Amino acid sequence: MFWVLAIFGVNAKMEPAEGSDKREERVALLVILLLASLSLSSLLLVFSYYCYLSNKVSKRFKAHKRVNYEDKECSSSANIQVTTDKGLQVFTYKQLHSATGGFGKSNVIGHGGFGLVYRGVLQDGRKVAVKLMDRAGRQGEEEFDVEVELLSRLSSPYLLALVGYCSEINHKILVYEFMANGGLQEHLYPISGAKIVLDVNSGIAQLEGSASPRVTDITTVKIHTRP
Ligand SMILES: Nc1ncnc2c1ncn2[C@@H]1O[C@H](COP(=O)(O)OP(=O)(O)OP(=O)(O)O)[C@@H](O)[C@H]1O
Repeated sequence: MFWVLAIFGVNAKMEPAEGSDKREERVALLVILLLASLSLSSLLLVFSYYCYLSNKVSKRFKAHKRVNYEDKECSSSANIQVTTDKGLQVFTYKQLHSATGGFGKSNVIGHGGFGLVYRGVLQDGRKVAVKLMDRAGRQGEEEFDVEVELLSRLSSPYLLALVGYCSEINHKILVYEFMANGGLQEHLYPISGAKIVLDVNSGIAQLEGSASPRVTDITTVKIHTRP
């Protein structure tokens, strides 16, 4: 606005005799300056809008890139194999979900004290039995930890190997090597009447004399036969 005042200021000091030509000149100058400032402001407006848009687009692009990256990370983590110092494989829930066909009913092979047992096939083609813990709370978690700890320490040809586990906040899962002929329970079924209770040592000692059956569960090595 300074230049407008300046023009009018100069104009006010002018003698009327200087004629209307000069006055017209100044009006024309004023109009030109007005138009110039208008176009400058519109240019500025367009430029700031352009900056705003490009900023928005680049933010969206960055967010999109991050989502893509996270997706890739997730899908690649589905193939990652983590192994503990005890040689157990640490699975994600996602990996076991896909190994058991989404824990589908058709893959249920048994139901024990721990929960449902599913047949599964790992990515490398190994057949496994997947025990999904259905006991919530601290007690269930402690049992889970004990089972993992014990089975990772014990190794015997008569013990079914614990392949690994999944220990996510809401998912406690044990993964055993698959026993094609079912559990020990099924092997002992023909023995009538008796209810055999074995502790870890005597159980393994007794089994060493027998042929193929193996203990699947070590927390309470109980072998029951049906009455
Ligand atoms: N590794 C395995 N391979 C094949 N089938 C299995 C395997 N583990 C368990 N099963 C099947 O799942 C059933 C239940 O097994 P699980 O070990 O959970 O039961 P359990 O030992 O009777 O129960 P608990 O957990 O109370 O000791 C078994 O009877 C068996 O048919």
